Amino acid sequence: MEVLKTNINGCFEINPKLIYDRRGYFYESFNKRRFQEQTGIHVQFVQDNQSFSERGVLRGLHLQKGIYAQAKLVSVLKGKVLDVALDLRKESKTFGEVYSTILSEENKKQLFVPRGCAHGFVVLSETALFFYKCDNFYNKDSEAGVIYNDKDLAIDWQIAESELIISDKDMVLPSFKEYVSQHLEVK
Ligand SMILES: Cc1cn([C@H]2C[C@H](O)[C@@H](COP(=O)(O)OP(=O)(O)O[C@H]3O[C@H](C)C(=O)[C@H](O)[C@H]3O)O2)c(=O)[nH]c1=O
Repeated sequence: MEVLKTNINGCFEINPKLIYDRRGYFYESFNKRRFQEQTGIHVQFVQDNQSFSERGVLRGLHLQKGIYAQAKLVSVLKGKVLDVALDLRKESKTFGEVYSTILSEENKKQLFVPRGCAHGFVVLSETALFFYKCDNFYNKDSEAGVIYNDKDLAIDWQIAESELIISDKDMVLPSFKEYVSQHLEVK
């Protein structure tokens, strides 16, 4: 597999190696030893998630905080999404950096999102089946996030605002600045 660094420390794009034969193809979608060799990260995934969404559905930007912080290895089994990571680690040299990339059934690309980063995606195909591995369990009380259309981040979601389908919960997420003052500044 090919591992590419991004502008966010510890966030990697992964291009798995497909093995073709006359029947089709095979690839190891995750190999702990190879992942650690090529990223230097020892990860212990404990939960797999899948979500199915129609075009225009935007989920995020979410993270879990504190002891329930999650690193994620995200991928698309069917369809195409624009996937986004945001570094919310106050001590990180890449704090506030945004990385976005297309994940699709065709490109098989994966994104490793480290703990402390918010994550989200918008569906660009008719539908998308999203699959991701997490290294910590879901903990509803630890959930937090930043609103998708934060003015300072100015993320280009590559889709018309009129097409977006967003949960009520995500529509009231704080701005980046509000997140910082609510969660990262010493009171
Ligand atoms: C995340 C999660 C949710 N749920 C339940 C809670 C709700 O009853 C239902 C939908 O949850 P939610 O609206 O938070 O789902 P998403 O909007 O897809 O959330 C995810 O969206 C972005 C893209 C992420 O990276 C996170 O993993 C996650 O926050 O599933 C669970 O039972 N376990 C879980 O791990």
